[in-house]
Amino acid sequence: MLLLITWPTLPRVISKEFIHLFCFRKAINKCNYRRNIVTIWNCRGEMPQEGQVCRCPGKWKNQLLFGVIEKVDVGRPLEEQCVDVRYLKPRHGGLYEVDRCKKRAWFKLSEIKLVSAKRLPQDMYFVEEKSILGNVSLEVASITGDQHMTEYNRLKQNWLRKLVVFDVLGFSLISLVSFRLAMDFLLGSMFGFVYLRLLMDSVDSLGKDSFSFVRSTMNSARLLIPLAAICTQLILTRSSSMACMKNMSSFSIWNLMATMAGLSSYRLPVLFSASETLFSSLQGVSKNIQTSDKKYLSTESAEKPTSCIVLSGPSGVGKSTFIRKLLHDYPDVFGFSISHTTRLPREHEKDGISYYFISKERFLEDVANGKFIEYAQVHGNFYGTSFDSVKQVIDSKKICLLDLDIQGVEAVKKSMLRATFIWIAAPSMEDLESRLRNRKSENEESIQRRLCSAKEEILFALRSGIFDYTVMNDDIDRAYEDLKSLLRPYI
Ligand SMILES: Nc1ncnc2c1ncn2[C@@H]1O[C@H](COP(=O)(O)OP(=O)(O)OP(=O)(O)O)[C@@H](O)[C@H]1O
Repeated sequence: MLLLITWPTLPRVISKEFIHLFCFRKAINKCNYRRNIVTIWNCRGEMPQEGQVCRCPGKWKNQLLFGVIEKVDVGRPLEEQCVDVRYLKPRHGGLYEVDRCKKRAWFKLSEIKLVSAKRLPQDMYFVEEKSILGNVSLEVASITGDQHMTEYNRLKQNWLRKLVVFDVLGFSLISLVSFRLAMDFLLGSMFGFVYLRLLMDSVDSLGKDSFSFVRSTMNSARLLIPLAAICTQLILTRSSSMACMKNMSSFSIWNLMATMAGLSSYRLPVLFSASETLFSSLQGVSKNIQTSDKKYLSTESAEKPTSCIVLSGPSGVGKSTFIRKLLHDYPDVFGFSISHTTRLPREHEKDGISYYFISKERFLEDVANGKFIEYAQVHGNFYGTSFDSVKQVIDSKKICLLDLDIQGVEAVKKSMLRATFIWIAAPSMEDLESRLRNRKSENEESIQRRLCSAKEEILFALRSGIFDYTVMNDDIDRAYEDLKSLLRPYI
């Protein structure tokens, strides 16, 4: 009966979960720039010299410090070449001094990145600002990647743990009715477990193997594992009936169903999480939706975990470009809340389409009347996202895309809105500057002001861990693909 009820939804849930796991893992791969950093650093290919300053990992995870190279050991194979580094501690304004309290450390060449620095008397160094900020966005990505990795591993362990509990429970319950059926269930659940491990291993191998290879393996496994379960069942039944000198009629449809139920039991943790979410949302406990486990485990929350997608990043990084593309490609899925601003319209901008352009007095009056979810003063102008315009988008059954600066992100985080926060990272400050210049929408003063804020914003994003995902916008098409793969559950 249970099988009959769940059967129509099972294939959907199975394929959905695979897709979620796949997208999730893909997102991890995309976000996990640690390997990329190593590659990028290696690609620059400079051979370190003694006395040069480099960035190197600190004692703690994700901690990056500056150090001065004391000894270079390159007389070995490439992957074993390493350097002896003495750490530098910051003084102020880009000034660093040799940290005598910290022990020296050996690093592989791939773990360090040479930075430009000027040596000053008394073991002091002046590290150029672009060395500090140039790769910050990559570091953000690396941290985000690690967070996803932890969540992914937790999801895997949770799933396997819950599966064992469900199987033991199922076995005990069925054995109350018939021990033979319980053994059939156990047989099926063993095959289910193998399938689940295969699913997880294949998702793990996505970084190495191609998607089509993984997909074909999984498709064949989906067919072969139930077949193998049925064959084993038949063989066991036959041998046991022969041993008992009985005929094959001892095998019934119930045995087969018990095996199939055992085989499908690997889905139970997911179904259980889905019902958990449903139950909690019925009770109005939707605040907990933010917890990472539910976000990835529950099909319910993965379907519509969010009513807003917040894109944030330094000015000129490409937020509006992505939003325009998403709105163009998925007009039925996403909507854009039109913000209010007190700045003057740019050449191509129209009132009520790009922004609601209002006066400063009117804006402040609306603020006083609590009409804004968030508002901020950026580069001397006020920008605000009104409750009404976001609600309009959500009411039209669309996910609201928001382009917010850091202050806006913090405000939305504090609000009741269920939002997913994505940081759009730029490859370097030079790229940001050239994009702002090429856009030809700002004067020199405004460009400088934006670049100045960008540095603070990047450092904030790096430290705060406020963002759920990071997308590196070095190549616009590839970055858009990355963004879409993050948003795949919704599109
Ligand atoms: N990967 C990229 N490579 C080169 N140019 C890009 C890339 N992504 C976006 N751009 C260009 O950079 C400029 C700035 O992009 P956009 O206006 O989308 O930035 P923004 O983050 O919305 O800026 P602001 O916050 O100031 O509105 C645009 O001219 C856009 O075409």
